[in-house]
Amino acid sequence: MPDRAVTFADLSLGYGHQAVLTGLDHVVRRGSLTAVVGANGSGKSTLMRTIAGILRPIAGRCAIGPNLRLAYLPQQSELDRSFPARTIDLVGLGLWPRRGLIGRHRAGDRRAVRAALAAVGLEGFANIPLDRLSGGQMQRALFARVLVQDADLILLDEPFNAIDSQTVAVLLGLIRHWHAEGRTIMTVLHDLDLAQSHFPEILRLTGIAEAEPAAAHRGRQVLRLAAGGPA
Ligand SMILES: Nc1ncnc2c1ncn2[C@@H]1O[C@H](COP(=O)(O)OP(=O)(O)OP(=O)(O)O)[C@@H](O)[C@H]1O
Repeated sequence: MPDRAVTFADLSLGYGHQAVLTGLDHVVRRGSLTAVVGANGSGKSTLMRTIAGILRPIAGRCAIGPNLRLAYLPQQSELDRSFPARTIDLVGLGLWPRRGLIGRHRAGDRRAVRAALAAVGLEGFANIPLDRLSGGQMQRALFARVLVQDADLILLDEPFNAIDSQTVAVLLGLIRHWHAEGRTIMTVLHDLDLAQSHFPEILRLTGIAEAEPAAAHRGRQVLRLAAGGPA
């Protein structure tokens, strides 16, 4: 179906045989902007890893629309910042799906990387080593990498965790820009106010521990789509 970015069909996901969520049926429309919310441990990151193809479903199907380029930004805590690289190298990695890891960058590529650094307010940071960036600067650099990836489907896991309000405003602006360009964006958030004021669609995950009795009785968890949008 051309209007489908992601389809969950009786999807169960988790680790090994240990299910975190079961029986999910849902369609994420192309061009939609969705916040994924839920309590700690409800399975938000696990859902992102499954959509990104890092985790295989335990059962059922998680299908990405045909020919969709995907960009996945995990939580910062999952990243190794001691890697000896400069900011510009990290952002340039966004080109690898098109150029390969050792492929030559063209003049246009270098311009795209510089433009992405400028778009996130990191103009003077190209040659700064990653381990010298603050948390907010690192998140800006990671968004610049997503910008360079030019993906159709963008998955962001808690992108505003421990980030200053000025950086949140810059990154939210980028998300709005991507949405206006027709890209599909799914963002894990724990800040419900932020989700309700900036995200037109909200997926609320109810983990196994807090499943509604009727749903639990049927052995299914609840994936609620709540109406959101600017208050
Ligand atoms: N690598 C792993 N192996 C086994 N179990 C895991 C693994 N990662 C997470 N879990 C478990 O899966 C469940 C869901 O975790 P997940 O990180 O997806 O939740 P979350 O909603 O993103 O939580 P938070 O809001 O705290 O980030 C939790 O019970 C967690 O302990």
